[in-house]
Amino acid sequence: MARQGTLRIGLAGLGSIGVQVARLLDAGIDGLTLAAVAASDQDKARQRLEGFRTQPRIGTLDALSDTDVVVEMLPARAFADIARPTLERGATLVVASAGALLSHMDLVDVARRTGGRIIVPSGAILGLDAVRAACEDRVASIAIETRKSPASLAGAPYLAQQGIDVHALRTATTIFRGNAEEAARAFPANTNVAAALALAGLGPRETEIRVIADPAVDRNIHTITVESAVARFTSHIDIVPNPENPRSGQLTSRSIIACLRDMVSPVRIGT
Ligand SMILES: NC(=O)C1=CN([C@@H]2O[C@H](COP(=O)(O)OP(=O)(O)OC[C@H]3O[C@@H](n4cnc5c(N)ncnc54)[C@H](O)[C@@H]3O)[C@@H](O)[C@H]2O)C=CC1
Ligand SMILES: O=C([O-])CC(=O)C(=O)O
Repeated sequence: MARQGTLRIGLAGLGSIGVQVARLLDAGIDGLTLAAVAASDQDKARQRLEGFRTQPRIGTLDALSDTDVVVEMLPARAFADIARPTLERGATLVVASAGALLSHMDLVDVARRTGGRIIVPSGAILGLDAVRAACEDRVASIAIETRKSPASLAGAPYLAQQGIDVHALRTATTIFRGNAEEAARAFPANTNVAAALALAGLGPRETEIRVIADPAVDRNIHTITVESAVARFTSHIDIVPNPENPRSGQLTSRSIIACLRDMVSPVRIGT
């Protein structure tokens, strides 16, 4: 268990987000210890962690079983493999694959029963604090537009199902309109932002999303529009994609670190 005042952090996945989170933790944050890392290729993981000041345990998902907080940064299909055991033992789960959580909402009951916690950081989205505040009153609509380059959308199951070749597009094209629940199935690696927005606000079926493939952009761009009784607002963010995995942007690892910092900081800023 935790040494007094120190949370032992376990990382599930050492891909484009996981490796950044590992580096930022190893740089040193008072009260947080990088205790264990789960990777599918453990030799590669060892290479990636070479030169770290502290060497965490490296293994399969089981290696995370005595950590206080598990940060899930896996492909959506592997989400439940770490989410369920972590919550069953009453630990805290920080979720990157927010879209995958939408089809495992029974985990909320598991957390309630065991005293575990599910924390969804803002990730690649801007304005969840205001969305949550607005939802304390009447909200008429919440919508998100996600605009990405073909390289950042390639590989999504929906594209194959619909026979859409995003690399052949010459102009910005709306390739999907639906709600956050439908989007999570259609674009499991591209619409976690819509899922987080849905969980913060009106729920997956009432959160509208439009996905645009735009060959002219080199950022992952998300625009949220909220109409509510207490405020009308729009948030807009252009995120630099990760070179290793352009579907994911470079803000999410930093959002996870800010979220972990909140767990041990005496001061908390924002909703
Ligand atoms: N919440 C948000 O705003 C955002 C969420 N994401 C999501 O975060 C997740 C992680 O993203 P990336 O790091 O870019 O993905 P990635 O594909 O680069 O990394 C995932 C890693 O998990 C590893 N992995 C797969 N199965 C495993 C297992 N059973 N045990 C241990 N490791 C395993 C893979 O080998 C890979 O290294 C994805 O689901 C992505 O869609 C991405 C961007 C923003
Ligand atoms: O923009 C990003 O970094 C990733 C993204 O759209 C998502 O996962 O929803």
